[in-house]
Amino acid sequence: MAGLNDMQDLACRHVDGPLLILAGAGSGKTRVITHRVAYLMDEIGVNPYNILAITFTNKAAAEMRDRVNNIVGEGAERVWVSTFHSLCVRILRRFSDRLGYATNFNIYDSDDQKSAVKNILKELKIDPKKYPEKMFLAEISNAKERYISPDQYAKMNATDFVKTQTATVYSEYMKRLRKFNAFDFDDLIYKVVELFEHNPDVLELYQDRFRYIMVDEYQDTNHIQFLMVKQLASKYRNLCVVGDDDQSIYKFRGANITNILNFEKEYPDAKVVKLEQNYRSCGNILAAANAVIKHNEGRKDKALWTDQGDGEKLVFNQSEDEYMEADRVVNEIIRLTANGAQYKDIALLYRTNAQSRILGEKLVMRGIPHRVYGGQNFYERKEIKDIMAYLKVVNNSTDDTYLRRIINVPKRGIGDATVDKVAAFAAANDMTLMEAMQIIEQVPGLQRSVAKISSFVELIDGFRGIIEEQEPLSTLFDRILEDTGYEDELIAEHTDESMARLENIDELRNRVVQFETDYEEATLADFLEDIALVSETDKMSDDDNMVKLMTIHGSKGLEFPYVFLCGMEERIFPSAMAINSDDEDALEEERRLCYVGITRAMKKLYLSCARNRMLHGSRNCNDISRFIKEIPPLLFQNSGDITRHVKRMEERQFADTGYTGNRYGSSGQSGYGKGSYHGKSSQTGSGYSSSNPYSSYSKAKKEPISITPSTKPSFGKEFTVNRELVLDYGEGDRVRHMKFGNGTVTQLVKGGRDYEVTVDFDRGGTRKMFASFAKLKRLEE
Ligand SMILES: Nc1ncnc2c1ncn2[C@@H]1O[C@H](COP(=O)(O)OP(=O)(O)OP(=O)(O)O)[C@@H](O)[C@H]1O
Ligand SMILES: [Mg+2]
Repeated sequence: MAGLNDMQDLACRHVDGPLLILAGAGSGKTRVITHRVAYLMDEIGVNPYNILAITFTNKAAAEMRDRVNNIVGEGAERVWVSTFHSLCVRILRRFSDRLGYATNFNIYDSDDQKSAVKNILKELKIDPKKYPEKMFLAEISNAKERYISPDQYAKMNATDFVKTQTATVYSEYMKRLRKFNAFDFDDLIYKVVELFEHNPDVLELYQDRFRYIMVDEYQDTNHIQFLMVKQLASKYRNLCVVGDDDQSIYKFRGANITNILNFEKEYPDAKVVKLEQNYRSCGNILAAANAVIKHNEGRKDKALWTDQGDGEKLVFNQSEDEYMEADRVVNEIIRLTANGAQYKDIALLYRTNAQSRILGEKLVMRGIPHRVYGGQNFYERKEIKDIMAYLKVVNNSTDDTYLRRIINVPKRGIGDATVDKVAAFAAANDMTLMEAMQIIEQVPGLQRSVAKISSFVELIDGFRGIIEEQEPLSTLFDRILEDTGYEDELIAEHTDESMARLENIDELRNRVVQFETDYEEATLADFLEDIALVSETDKMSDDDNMVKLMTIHGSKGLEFPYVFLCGMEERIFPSAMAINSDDEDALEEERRLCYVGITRAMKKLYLSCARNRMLHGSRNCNDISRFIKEIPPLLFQNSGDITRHVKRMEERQFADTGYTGNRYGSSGQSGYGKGSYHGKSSQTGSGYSSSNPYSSYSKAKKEPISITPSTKPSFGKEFTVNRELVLDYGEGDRVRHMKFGNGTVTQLVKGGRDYEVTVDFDRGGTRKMFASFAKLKRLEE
């Protein structure tokens, strides 16, 4: 029991009866679970076979098993450490026949689920354009999480039209899955609860097996998981749950914080242990976490302390845009590692997966080994691959793979059998698939598909026309999204997942727009090549000493010496959706997420944001995140900066309301075009917002604030003239751009193939471009 404090020790030694460990981040909850497993085995003589430890993710399960192995060695492999889902699969593999399923059942992934519902909608003659499959699936999943059967669902929703329809779909869906001997993800737990409910002998078998049950991250369990744990524990009541109400961050997935808050009601004899000493983070980081979470109402008050000393102060940086933010982060990583830090000690955390794109690219450019966790590599995501496949087909249609990928995406009634027939014809006549499609009337045996294929060919020809007329790439991009119906389909779905896909597509669009800005004569082929290079180098060796990139959600339970929380801006974090939500808890959930993010850091925490950022295809100025403002300025290394930033933003907000005679200018575009796409997405009600509460940042930049030497932007320090080779200008020089007019070079960075030059234009806007494309002329002023 070495290495535990008194409270932790007490919790470990509690053997019989319910136990709740309610404690803040980094206080050793997970450590208590692992030590308790060891204690039960080594000291009490419990058979490891009788111990069950449930974790939230497979990664956490693997880590816990490692930790237990380290403590007890022999026998630890017989402890059942698993997630809810894998536990349930094992139970069902043994007993699903009791539910009328064979034990060799299949598990449906979301694509399988979707096609099942699609078929049902067809049979029921429900129009999926009006009522998308995903809407039904989301509702069905919700019902299952609450352990509501199709029959109950129908009874509960007899008056609402859409819901009665959903009830029918739900019922048909379950019949279908049973016919095909399949479970979906939610079923795995639902069906085990059902199994236990109707088969007391099976339940008792598992109760006897799992005499000691431990659940980590209990605050993020949902109702059905609660029910299952309750069933399993009801005989011996040796249930130990650990969690932190301040870290409940999965409400959108049905997690029910009341599971932890009501534990004492459910088990009145429960022993409750609170842990308040934090062993993870230094004092300054902890103080920041405490200060932020304090702003949430309706929480159990607890404050963490540490005896580690204050440690290093926090660092906050506001950069001009997201590229500069990423540059700064990368520069700091280089500095840290030059001073002895390992890459694996560093984590970059962000609110949404889309933010990983620029950070990842900058790391690639500077040759820093890293891995993006959670979600796929940006360019491996389905929606990104789909849109890229369209672009590739428009660019060059000889590769059948991409054509096959999109020919029926979104669905346009061209099935595999048809494509195979055309492909056979093409092969026999030594043509590409596209060539055969262009003479589709000559392909035998297609009947009604002929018309469908012709209109698809027309669609692609239309896109080619855009390129031939030398319209901007972003126009082509938008037309693809619109004319194919790809975007509309996602908007109609209106699920968390489809919104995330839209966000990713938006992020790809940002990339297109930026590319256009950087390379005036950008062609589609150039763009495709550029992306191919990034995604190739992205797939690097499997060395573990890598910088880790993940969402804050994905970082739950983990810890890293150096943490960068990126994109700390209003409407990014907290998200626009939370800010605009009617649900008061939405903002509090964001704040809990921020608390999770801050408390991942052990030694040093960096917080950063961008003054303006490309979002949904247009540049917007976002205020510094409210969470930054909730952290006392004294905790920052650069506290002067913080106070100044906050004051400035408040002044500007004030100025915008018109009270101070509009010192900073009142309106205006920041010099970046606003796409129509932007306005359109906001109609989905997804919380995208096009309004920019602040005046043009470029005007605001001219405000007469005095900058002391220590707070000068980095490029201001050394306006060194960097003249090399073809460049006849350097940092600090005045230049002229054909399209954007006159400006000042603020930064010149040597990239892989070119120089990246940043220019502050007089008309407003800072642009980054590649020197060879920008064709800047030096002005003799
Ligand atoms: N008594 C202790 N002495 C020394 N180190 C400890 C002690 N208790 C915990 N730690 C260390 O503190 C860190 C945080 O512990 P742990 O991950 O168990 O916390 P947690 O409460 O589960 O955190 P989270 O809420 O983030 O899941 C770990 O590195 C752990 O090894
Ligand atoms: Mg933990």
